[in-house]
Amino acid sequence: MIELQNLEKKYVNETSGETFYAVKDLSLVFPDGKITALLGPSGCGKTTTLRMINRLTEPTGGKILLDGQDIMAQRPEDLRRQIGYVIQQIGLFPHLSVLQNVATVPDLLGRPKAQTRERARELLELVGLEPGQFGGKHPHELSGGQAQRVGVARALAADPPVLLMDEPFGALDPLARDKLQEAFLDIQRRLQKTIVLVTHDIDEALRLGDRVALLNAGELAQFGTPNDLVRHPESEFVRQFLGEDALLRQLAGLRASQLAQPGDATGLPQISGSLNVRSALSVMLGQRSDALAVLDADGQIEGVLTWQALEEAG
Ligand SMILES: Nc1ncnc2c1ncn2[C@@H]1O[C@H](COP(=O)(O)OP(=O)(O)OP(=O)(O)O)[C@@H](O)[C@H]1O
Repeated sequence: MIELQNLEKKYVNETSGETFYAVKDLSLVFPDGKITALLGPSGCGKTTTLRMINRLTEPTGGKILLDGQDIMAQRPEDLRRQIGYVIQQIGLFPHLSVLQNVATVPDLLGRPKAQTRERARELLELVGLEPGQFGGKHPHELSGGQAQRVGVARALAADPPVLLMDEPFGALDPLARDKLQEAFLDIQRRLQKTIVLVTHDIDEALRLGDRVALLNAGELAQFGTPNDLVRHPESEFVRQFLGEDALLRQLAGLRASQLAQPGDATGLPQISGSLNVRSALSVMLGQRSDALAVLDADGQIEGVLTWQALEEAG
């Protein structure tokens, strides 16, 4: 668990000499095994907050606890070993192949080579890159989207419990973005990392975030589930930032697993939990069934999606 306690970062504006807060009095808990999206307009302090968690930026006030330990009491190198970091300009090593890039951190940590190579291949497959085709390529031979996929695989390769991601899907076109988000959710359902994801994209935050922390000018505007924010905005800022059609857009982006409930799934048509609600609805209509069995990433039944649950969500 990552806990921010009254976190603060002040800067001095070099021209005016005035002090301003990039982050102010920010208290938040990022729950274990969940994705928390840090959302907000440009300049609201998302990246600064993220970078304070792995000590790339030092706070001017407040505290950050990782599993109850003050991160300032840990050596930055030790801290960063537990924390994967994915940024948009991922900085792959240009002289190393894709496979070597993914294996860098486990290699540095002295993990057995054969095991690391095998895992690197698996991870490439997970992010949708065929290892045989891409493993031997060098970064300059990749498209921006492919390079980002390698970045995600590389961050996962060291198997850190915590992953910080700064606009990891930012440079992708909408289709590639949608696919990588889908793959990422599938991976996360298996790995259950504690993830902090910076994004300025509302739909991405609502789709990927188990929780969303919306920031406004360095301060927390609202923290809750996507549902909380969309249905119960606590201020005019939240309502306006999310937009009038937030509810409809959120529904379109919801995954079947988010609406599945415990129940008897015997004999029901089966769908993957990562399917979005709109597609689940067409399966229901196509199969003339008012309920579907929802499967998890391992193909096990995780619940039942009913027509009623869909109606209530809408
Ligand atoms: N090293 C720095 N020195 C001075 N000001 C800074 C520094 N880094 C960030 N800031 C300022 O702090 C504020 C928050 O910046 P930050 O990068 O955290 O915002 P953000 O929400 O991530 O924005 P974006 O979505 O545009 O990346 C901005 O006003 C920015 O100009």
